[in-house]
Amino acid sequence: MTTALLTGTPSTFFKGSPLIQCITNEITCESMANALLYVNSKPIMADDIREFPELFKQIDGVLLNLGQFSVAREEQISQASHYAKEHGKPTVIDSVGVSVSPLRRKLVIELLKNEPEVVKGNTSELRHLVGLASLGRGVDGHESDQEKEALLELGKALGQLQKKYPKTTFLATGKVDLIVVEGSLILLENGVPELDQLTGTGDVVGAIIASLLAQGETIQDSTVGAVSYFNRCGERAKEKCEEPIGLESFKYHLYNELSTLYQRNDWWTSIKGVRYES
Ligand SMILES: Nc1ncnc2c1ncn2[C@@H]1O[C@H](COP(=O)(O)OP(=O)(O)OP(=O)(O)O)[C@@H](O)[C@H]1O
Ligand SMILES: Cc1ncsc1CCO
Ligand SMILES: [Mg+2]
Repeated sequence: MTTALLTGTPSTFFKGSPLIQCITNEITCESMANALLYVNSKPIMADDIREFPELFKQIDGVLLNLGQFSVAREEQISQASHYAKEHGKPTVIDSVGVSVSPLRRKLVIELLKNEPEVVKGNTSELRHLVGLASLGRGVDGHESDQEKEALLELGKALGQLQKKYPKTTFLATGKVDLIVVEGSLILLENGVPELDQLTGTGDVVGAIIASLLAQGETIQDSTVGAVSYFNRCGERAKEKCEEPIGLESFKYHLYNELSTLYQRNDWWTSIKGVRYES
């Protein structure tokens, strides 16, 4: 099954040391910077647009996260997307809180024109993005949006959106993660519910996707690889916790796993999922 999910050699994942420019939110910024360092990448969170002409020549990948929206942040994200396109730097857009106001959705639709490699969000966020009913609240997804029927409905709608933006892969995260890549649909099934109870888990997954893209992995391998790696870390962290699970202990083990699991040459053998051809 893993051969269908990953097209390249997972032993090369996380072996480069790419410089990742992240425009993100203050809530999870430090977790994201640490997570990138833990997987052998270099984070930079530089958001002054006056630096962009020089900076975008130096970086290897870009993560643009809408979590804390503002007039300034909107301009930073738009400019970063423009420079990423100009310099050919792989880009991930995280549509955090896209249902909060029409401003965020408008920006994501605008950014799609620059052909980012990946647009992600939780399942509720991506349902809102494509115009389906969504029960997400703030930046959090809702369980009902993750039920099988809702997920398949989302898969179809994202397939339609991809016809308009064929270069972009879409990732909706949740209990089951859904990826729409080159017209095909992938469902991933690793992870534990505790991942939904820590802030910034989706944000970190976005940054790890950017890191793998920046190391030259394909879009499919970067997306499947980042989600599955992170979720395997979650599974292993939970095994190390005593019941009842304290979320601070879980977080401690999760970030330890992030910094160590990739050094084992078999971490990918436990990836669970399926790919349906278009
Ligand atoms: N119930 C669950 N069971 C298994 N894995 C989960 C579950 N919920 C989330 N995950 C995993 O946790 C990670 C984050 O997904 P989630 O959908 O919670 O992101 P998010 O809402 O964008 O997070 P945040 O906004 O806090 O950054 C993904 O890798 C996802 O697969
Ligand atoms: C809680 C929160 N609010 C805006 S961004 C963020 C972190 C999760 O993305
Ligand atoms: Mg999110």
